[in-house]
Amino acid sequence: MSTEEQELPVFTTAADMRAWVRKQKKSGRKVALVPTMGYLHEGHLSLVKAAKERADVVVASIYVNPTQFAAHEDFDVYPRNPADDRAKLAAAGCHAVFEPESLYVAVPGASEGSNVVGRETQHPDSHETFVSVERLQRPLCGGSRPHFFRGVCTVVTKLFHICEPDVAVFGRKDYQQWRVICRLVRDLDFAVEVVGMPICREADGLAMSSRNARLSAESRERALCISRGLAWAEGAVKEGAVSKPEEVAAHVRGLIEEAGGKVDYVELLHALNLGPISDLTSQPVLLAVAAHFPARDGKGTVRLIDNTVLNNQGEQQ
Ligand SMILES: Nc1ncnc2c1ncn2[C@@H]1O[C@H](COP(=O)(O)OP(=O)(O)OP(=O)(O)O)[C@@H](O)[C@H]1O
Ligand SMILES: CC(C)(CO)[C@@H](O)C(=O)[O-]
Ligand code: BAL
Repeated sequence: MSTEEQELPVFTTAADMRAWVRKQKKSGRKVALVPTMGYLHEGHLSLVKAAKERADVVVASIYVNPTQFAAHEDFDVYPRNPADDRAKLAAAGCHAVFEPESLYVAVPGASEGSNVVGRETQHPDSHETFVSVERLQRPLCGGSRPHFFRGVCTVVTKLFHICEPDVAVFGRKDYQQWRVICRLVRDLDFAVEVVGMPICREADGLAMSSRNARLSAESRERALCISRGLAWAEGAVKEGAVSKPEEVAAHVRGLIEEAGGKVDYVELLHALNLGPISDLTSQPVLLAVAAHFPARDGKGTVRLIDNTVLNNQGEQQ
């Protein structure tokens, strides 16, 4: 057993994780789960802090889930540093880590990363059960990553079954994901309270993200156009300087393109139901952005997401 494991239990199988959680619950403890893909930063640790405020024990999961990546995406180069993650979680006062090697049935001869969308059912013993939130998963990230939310909902469902949390904490950087999971929990009657926490930013405004580590120094600087665009929109809407969603989207898109980013989407949607909107004042408005910037290692691009809620009337759920 390593030093970290003595201080912070690290479970690698569903059975061991579940047994630990059940023991906690039997002792009357409330359990919170913070699902992550690792390479932890202060944004993740803010979720652990929020979880500690809402439960007696906190489990963080670290798992780069292959089913939410398409074959052409960055599964293989996704940043990973489990030893550092465990040290950060221990320092943050987390109580256990769930770090499974795989959450899918092992198919003979197939690597974990090859168990991605479109390939699962090719082997008769493959994983073939998936969870989808039909409408909410369609816009934004669901448009450019059509496989994505099916993978997220499936793995979150598995994590909920294994960790049996009373509370699960997510970040609003992945705003649509938070909304989708709230709907999943409501529709499938999970006894889990879902909490969405605010976006943590670097001092210069860039939303913290594990993928930031893959940006070149120049891309890191250029990527500030995203948070600057969001801040511009917040100011412009507050002052009444813009009235149409299309105006806001066009301006933010222009800022990103000017900075050399490749826009995936800049969209304004109803912040609660992610439906279309025609004005900026009669409902809270989600302004969501996804854009690509060149990677540090010359290996393709890094896709960053960020968002803000305009005309926010304090409604979050
Ligand atoms: N800057 C942030 N502020 C608050 N929560 C965050 C932030 N970044 C990530 N999270 C939340 O942490 C949880 C785990 O996310 P994940 O491990 O994918 O990290 P990430 O930084 O979003 O990585 P990626 O670079 O893949 O977007 C999610 O609920 C996510 O919304
Ligand atoms: C929720 C999640 C851990 C599922 O793999 C992932 O999508 C993430 O890190 O946001
Ligand atoms: N939080 C990001 C998950 C993903 O991009 O796969």
